[in-house]
Amino acid sequence: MGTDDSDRSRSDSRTPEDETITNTDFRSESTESDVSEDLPDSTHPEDISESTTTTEESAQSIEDMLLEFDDEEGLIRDRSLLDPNYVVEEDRIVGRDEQLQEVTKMLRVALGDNRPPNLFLYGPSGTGKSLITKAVCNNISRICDSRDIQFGTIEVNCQDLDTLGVAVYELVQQAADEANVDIQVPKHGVATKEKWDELYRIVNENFDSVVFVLDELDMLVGRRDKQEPAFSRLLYQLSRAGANNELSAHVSVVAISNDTKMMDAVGSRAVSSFTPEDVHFDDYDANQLQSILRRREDAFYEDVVDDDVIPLAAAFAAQTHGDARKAIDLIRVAGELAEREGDTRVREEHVRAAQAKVEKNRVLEVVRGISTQKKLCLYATAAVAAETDTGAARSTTGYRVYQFLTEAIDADQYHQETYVNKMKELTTYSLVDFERRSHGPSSGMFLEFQFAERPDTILETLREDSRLEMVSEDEVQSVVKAQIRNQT
Ligand SMILES: Nc1ncnc2c1ncn2[C@@H]1O[C@H](COP(=O)(O)OP(=O)(O)OP(=O)(O)O)[C@@H](O)[C@H]1O
Repeated sequence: MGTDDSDRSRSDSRTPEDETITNTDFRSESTESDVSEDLPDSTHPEDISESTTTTEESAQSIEDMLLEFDDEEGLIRDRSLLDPNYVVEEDRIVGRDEQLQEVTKMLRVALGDNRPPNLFLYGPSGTGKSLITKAVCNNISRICDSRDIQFGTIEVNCQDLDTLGVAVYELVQQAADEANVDIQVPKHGVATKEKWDELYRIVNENFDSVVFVLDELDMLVGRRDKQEPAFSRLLYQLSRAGANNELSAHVSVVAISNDTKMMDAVGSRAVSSFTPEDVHFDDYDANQLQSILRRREDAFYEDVVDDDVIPLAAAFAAQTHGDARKAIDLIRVAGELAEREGDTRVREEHVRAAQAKVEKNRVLEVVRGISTQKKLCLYATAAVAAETDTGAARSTTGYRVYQFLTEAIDADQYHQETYVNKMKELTTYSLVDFERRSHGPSSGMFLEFQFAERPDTILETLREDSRLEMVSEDEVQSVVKAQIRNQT
């Protein structure tokens, strides 16, 4: 039986377990042969002058090419409108009136001499949580400027922060940037307490009111040997400092998460000091996504986007859970593909090509960093989801297919509980989600997994792993079908 790999990070793609059962891995788009073909062979002296001329020639032609592109108009006029981090003007925000109103009402307290409440914004990715927070904070900041109130927004994305100490230092950096001051503690080799003190110093010396925005907070798990997850300790410290006198400025903490159950994992002492107001963000439907895209159509030059481009991009993005980031990405990538092909218009075919590329990249990003055991669990579950009408896969059925796969490639086989845990861990990548279900009062519980991308794309990407490629697709499919028939 293999060891549990539950605390491997996304970037930690090589594990002993991987090494024993995987011999090739997912490849990036450029292959070794691409590179070697381009290398000049200059090992002989007589080759040198020739290779110099070649370099000069190619430098010349690069310059020509650059100037040529300079002359070309392209199709995209304003790339910032297609950048997911760009905070668009209010009139481009669609379908979030309720959330906009709620967040504004709660945070506007910062305009007076009071502490705004803490907030917990939750919902699937790309549903406007960060956008609404930033838009409201930008407006508050503008009004505060005119009233001579020192207001600051200190925002961190917790996705790539490993420990509490790293997170606190990131807050210090963001606070220093916002206040335009220097940091007085080193990044490494000091206790986390000193970093907290530095954060309090910067905030107290520079602001009357501060909103801390902790995006993707549930990703800040921290070290496994700690009883309480790092996000819980961060919430506790920040909200306690706000309520006590450690921070003289008025402090509000906005926690943002895709995980609706994140607050269940927050420890009791953090809950009692954090006590947020909840704001829920639900999925966008295809019509809302179309409206969002329509208001960004001027990112392109006038009349270069075919009529069916926006409805198709919206429909693709709505297929999963209505992610506006995905919809915007699709028209950006479609536009870039059209530009690269030298086309004069963005067409439906560009959106289809963009959809394939965006989906595959997202899946690749996730599967690159996971162990082979997780790949097997994911493959088995996606294979089941690909065959059901609802696109959902039961854990009980997925486990049987997992058993078949492990036998087929002669890999370690875990118990069902471990399979379920590995699948649950994969939910942190927003690729898969689950709900608890039961067949009826007298029968047992199972989890039902649902994918955020088409299961076929996941299977196709995973098959790039040589060990999974070895297993016949038809055989997997017939095992899956037989198991689905046995479900009821
Ligand atoms: N209602 C909306 N109107 C216009 N654009 C939107 C809307 N909602 C989201 N977007 C755009 O979609 C992209 C993703 O939005 P945002 O970053 O706010 O999502 P999020 O819910 O915070 O997602 P995540 O949880 O993945 O961080 C951004 O480019 C944002 O401008």
